[in-house]
Amino acid sequence: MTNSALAVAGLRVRRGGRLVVRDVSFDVPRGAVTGLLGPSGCGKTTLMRAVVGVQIVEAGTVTVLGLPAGSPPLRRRIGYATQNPAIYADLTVREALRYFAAVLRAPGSDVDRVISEVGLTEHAGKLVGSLSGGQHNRANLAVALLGTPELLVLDEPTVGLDPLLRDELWALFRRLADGGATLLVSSHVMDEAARCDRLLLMREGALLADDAPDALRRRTGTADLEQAFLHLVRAAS
Ligand SMILES: Nc1ncnc2c1ncn2[C@@H]1O[C@H](COP(=O)(O)OP(=O)(O)OP(=O)(O)O)[C@@H](O)[C@H]1O
Repeated sequence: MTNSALAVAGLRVRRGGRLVVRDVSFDVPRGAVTGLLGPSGCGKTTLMRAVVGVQIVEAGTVTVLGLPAGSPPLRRRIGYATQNPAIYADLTVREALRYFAAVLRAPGSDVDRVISEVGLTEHAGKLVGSLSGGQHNRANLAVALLGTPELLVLDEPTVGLDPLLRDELWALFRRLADGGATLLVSSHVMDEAARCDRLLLMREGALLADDAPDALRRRTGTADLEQAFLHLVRAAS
C-alpha cells in the first residue's frame, strides 16, 4: 500500500469561467498534519472540494485513500468540515450529533467522545442556534470527527477562535495524526503553519511550496513562516 493518503496530479479547476486551480500536483502522507495555507481566495476551499469529490474539475486526477475522489466507499472514510456549517439550529448540540452519527452509521458512543474532543461538553445541551460563532465552528468540527474517519479535510477549523481554543484544537489534530489519521487543514494564519508536519503554500491557484516547515525556513533563509511565504511570493513574481 502506498504511504500517501492523497495524490493530486495536474489538477485544474475553473469556477465562474476563471481558472482558480492551475495544474496543481502534490501527495499527502498518511498519519500526518498537512497545512494548506495561502491568502483568501487563493483556491484552498476549491482544492478541498476536489479532494472530497464535490468539485467539477477541468483536468487532472485526485486519488484519495487509493480511490478516485468522490467514490461512494470514501464517504464514510473522510470527514469534511466546511466553512459554512449546516447544522440544524433547532436541535441541541448532542441531538444534532446523534442525528449525524445515525446518518453516518457511527457508533452512538462517538457522540460524547467528539463533543469532548472539541471542548463542547458544557454546551452539549444548548441549541445549535444559540451557540457563539466559535462554538458553532467546533460543533461543525465534531460532526467531521464522527466515525473516526481516516482522512479529515478541515477548512479553516480555527477561524474565530481565541488563542487558547486554537491551541487546544491543534493539539487535538496532532493526537488524531499520532493515532494514524491523515489531516488536511486549511488556514490563512501563518502562525498555525508551524504546527503542521507538511505545508502546501498556495497563491493564485498555484502551489508555491510543498515542504516541511523547517525545510521551508532553511530554503528561504528566513526565521518565520510568514517571511518564508513572502520570500517565495517575491521569488515567483
Ligand atoms: N461558486 C463560485 N463561482 C465562481 N467563482 C468562485 C466560486 N467560489 C469561489 N470562487 C472563486 O474561486 C477562487 C478560489 O476560491 P476559494 O474559495 O477556493 O479560495 P480560498 O483560498 O478558500 O479563500 P478563503 O480563504 O477566503 O476561503 C476565488 O477567486 C473565488 O472568488
